[in-house]
Amino acid sequence: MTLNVKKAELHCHIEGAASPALVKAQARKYGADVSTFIADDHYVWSDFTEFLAAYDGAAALFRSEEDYALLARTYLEGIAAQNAIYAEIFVSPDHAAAAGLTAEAYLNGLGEGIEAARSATGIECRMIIVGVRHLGAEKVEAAARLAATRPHSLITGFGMAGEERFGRVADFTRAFDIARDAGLGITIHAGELAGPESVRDALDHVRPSRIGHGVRASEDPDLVRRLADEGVVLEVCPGSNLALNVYPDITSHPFDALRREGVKVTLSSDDPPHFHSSIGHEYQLVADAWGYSSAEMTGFTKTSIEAAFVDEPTREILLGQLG
Ligand SMILES: Nc1ncnc2[nH]cnc12
Ligand SMILES: [Zn+2]
Repeated sequence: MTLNVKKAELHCHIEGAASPALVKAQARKYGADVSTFIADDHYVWSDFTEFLAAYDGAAALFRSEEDYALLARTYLEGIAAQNAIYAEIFVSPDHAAAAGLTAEAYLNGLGEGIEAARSATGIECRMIIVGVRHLGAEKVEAAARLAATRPHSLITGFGMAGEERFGRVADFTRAFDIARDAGLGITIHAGELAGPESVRDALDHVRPSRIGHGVRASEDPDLVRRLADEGVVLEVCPGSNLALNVYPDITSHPFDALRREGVKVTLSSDDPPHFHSSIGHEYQLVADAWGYSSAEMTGFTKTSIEAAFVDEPTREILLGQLG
């Protein structure tokens, strides 16, 4: 049982954390129809493109500061009950804008939810602004410029999500330069659906300290060695990878092989209700597959906290909670 293991996740898209029940409640509030992407109490999609459409459909139903406060609070209190002590959420001002919400209202709402969850449970959370790759380099650069102004005190990182097979990483270098120059932590989705060349491009053009997923780097031994040598941390989301059919089952998943090669691996849920994942589920999944001890499981949490985009005093407090 891994319930007692203290946990942390570095990779969860806040719009992707909205449960079908919550989205249905939002749909009732705004008189909207969700039948194209929710049936009964589950999301309906059959490939990555349809998943992104379901994600966008859910996001469109969060339209006010209070909607986002409720979403952040619900997600964080849920994972605190699984013994999570820290989380980073990907926040997407482009999704807020598409729902008619200013970046200020969006981030303030999320910030209120984060503070409420912290008061109720003690969980710490920081926000990573993401640009959406398939919206193009100009939009991603605009997201980076916004992030660089530090529009909220809990914004500590910048990243890029969306369709990895769109464009070339080199097209987005300037966005990441802007964010890095502003002192933000850098992460990028790569090696989720696209192969090792996508991870290599990300390392060469973006110089991230962390990579979202990165699991397909496992197909290239030289690249695995490079990740280990450079200490790049992978935000591994095994349940997401299984749901999207990147691997047929957990025993085929490279999490343990990467760990044995010396790559720093961490565990996250990605978009929990879409992938039937959660931080608690991910810890249990890998523990069942590879028989890790509690100390090894706590080691994954330690790696997450060491790689977190958080101030040093808070990092020390979090590390102290691991005992
Ligand atoms: N798993 C994922 N990959 C890329 N972009 C995303 N946006 C939300 N979830 C995502
Ligand atoms: Zn992701």
